[in-house]
Amino acid sequence: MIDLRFSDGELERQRDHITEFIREQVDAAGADGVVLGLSGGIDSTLTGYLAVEALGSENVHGLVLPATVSSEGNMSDAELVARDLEISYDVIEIEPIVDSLLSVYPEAEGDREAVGNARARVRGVLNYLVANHESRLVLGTGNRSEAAVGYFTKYGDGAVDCHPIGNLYKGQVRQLARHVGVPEELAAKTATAELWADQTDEDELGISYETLDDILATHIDGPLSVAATARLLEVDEETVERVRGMYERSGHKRDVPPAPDPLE
Ligand SMILES: NC(=O)c1ccc[n+]([C@@H]2O[C@H](COP(=O)([O-])OP(=O)(O)OC[C@H]3O[C@@H](n4cnc5c(N)ncnc54)[C@H](O)[C@@H]3O)[C@@H](O)[C@H]2O)c1
Ligand SMILES: Nc1ncnc2c1ncn2[C@@H]1O[C@H](COP(=O)(O)O)[C@@H](O)[C@H]1O
Ligand SMILES: O=P(O)(O)OP(=O)(O)O
Repeated sequence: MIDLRFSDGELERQRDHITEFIREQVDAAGADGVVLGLSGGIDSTLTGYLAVEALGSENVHGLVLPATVSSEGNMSDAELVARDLEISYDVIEIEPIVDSLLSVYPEAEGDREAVGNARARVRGVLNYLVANHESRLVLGTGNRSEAAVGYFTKYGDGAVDCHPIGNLYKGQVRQLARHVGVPEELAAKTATAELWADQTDEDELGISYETLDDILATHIDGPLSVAATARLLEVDEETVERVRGMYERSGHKRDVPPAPDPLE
């Protein structure tokens, strides 16, 4: 394993860099603040903390959007974060909206992935409903590890105006969260997309974030070959190849959708 942790000085620089980024994005758009979805997880919690540092609590609007598969613990943590940050927030149940989609397209009923992704997309629609109405930007909460392997719903939680913590690997998200004062229970929480019951990121991805971060830093974002990465990290070459495969197959999620070149 390699040590991707920041020094204290680097943590402060990251904090300043990200809060400055949020202010610049809002100023450049002439927006009146930001909206973000709060799930009780560490990514949205850290993003909320940094947004309040950047803009002040009056300029941050949280949305807590429970589905039937959301755990009560996560939803109460999400509300706790909003209250601790003293931001305005709404709690909106999304399942009736998902049900109305299935009532017009019942063929997808029981399709765990399609319905799970529809939940993420319904949340995206609600984020933009509020953002349009209040002249705000939608803050994304995705990190560098999720983006690299496409572990997000295209046009769901991926439908945002900017990604303030998109430069941080998952382990670094936890480290910065602790540094800015996020309570330890949240900083140490198991990551879950909660698109269906009992889902966890590491189970679904089939790899720990520790190993994923190391492979991304060494091989995908770094210069080492598959074999050298496997030797350095003491993992199988197949594991490195699998991460490379997830990275390559998910390129379409990170790119602007293509169109044919104009004909001369
Ligand atoms: N951060 C999180 O914790 C989080 C949040 C939401 C979703 N997720 C996870 O993300 C995953 C989302 O599922 P998904 O990736 O199957 O669904 P998706 O809808 O995000 O992406 C699949 C869709 O992308 C398009 N597509 C596929 N291949 C393409 C290609 N080569 N070129 C262009 N378009 C292409 C198709 O429309 C396809 O239906 C799930 O594993 C889910 O659990 C994680
Ligand atoms: N229940 C939720 N309420 C509000 N926002 C949510 C909820 N679940 C997810 N989100 C948003 O989507 C991203 C990604 O979610 P994962 O839990 O990582 O799938 C999350 O950070 C929230 O902004
Ligand atoms: O995106 P979040 O806030 O739900 O965090 P996690 O993915 O760690 O659950």
